[in-house]
Amino acid sequence: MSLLAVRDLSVALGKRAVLNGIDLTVESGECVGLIGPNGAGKSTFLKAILGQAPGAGDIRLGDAESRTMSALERARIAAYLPQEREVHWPVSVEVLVGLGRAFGRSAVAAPSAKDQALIEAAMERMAVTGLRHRRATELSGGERARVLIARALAQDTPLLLADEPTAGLDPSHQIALMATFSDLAREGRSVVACLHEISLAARWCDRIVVLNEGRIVADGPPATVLTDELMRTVYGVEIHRADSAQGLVVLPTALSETEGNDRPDGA
Ligand SMILES: Nc1ncnc2c1ncn2[C@@H]1O[C@H](COP(=O)(O)OP(=O)(O)OP(=O)(O)O)[C@@H](O)[C@H]1O
Repeated sequence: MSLLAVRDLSVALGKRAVLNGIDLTVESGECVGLIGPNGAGKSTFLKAILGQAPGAGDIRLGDAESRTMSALERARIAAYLPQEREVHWPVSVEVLVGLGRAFGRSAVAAPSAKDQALIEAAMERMAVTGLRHRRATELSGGERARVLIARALAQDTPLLLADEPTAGLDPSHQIALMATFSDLAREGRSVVACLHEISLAARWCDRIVVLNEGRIVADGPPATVLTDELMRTVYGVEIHRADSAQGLVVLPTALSETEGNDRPDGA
């Protein structure tokens, strides 16, 4: 059974049609890179899956329609890393990561032994164990990002929806995170991650889904999807593409002569 099955999803925000006729099925064991230019609709798509954006169409999470599920039912299937990385409460890192286990239990109850083991494993995976007693409001941007990813991992769900999880991470933590996603997929879980780092998506994802102007314009293995032509038409960039011992290398190198979306030079 697929973990996520989206059929003919359309979302309008205000008068703006943001997503149009999206069909996407994600099976267990897939690490999916959701890519596309700024404003393509990636974040809106993740929010719609979680019932946080209004829309028409079917969204099945596990074996139920997402919009009829309670927040607790959804939280058992999908963990979510939002794009915003703000932390407002000066709680310790350990307590913040522990909130990933707080669904369905009293806020004042101590974590069970199983919860504590999952919290420790998530902190270990994100290399934030040494920060456990620090206040979450007093971390660097990259440290805070890793703590919030650890909170999502502690939720221990079959599906992880992560919005720009690599933003703000240094190269070693970016690679470690993508390797973790790849491991999660090998364990039979699924990850859908919005990514702007095309090189990371090419190297670590089994599948790339490209959103452009609210529509899926490509879906498949990185080597098939990340072509010169796609990168030119969707992003308006030229790429260096090569096969290496570590896998596919795709590096944006220059703006194209032809038009892409919303070119930074306004052309
Ligand atoms: N609350 C809102 N009301 C109206 N339009 C919105 C709202 N939120 C987002 N949008 C618009 O919806 C479109 C898609 O936004 P979204 O945040 O999903 O894009 P994205 O692909 O995640 O972009 P980015 O890569 O910049 O994060 C954009 O044009 C954005 O301006």
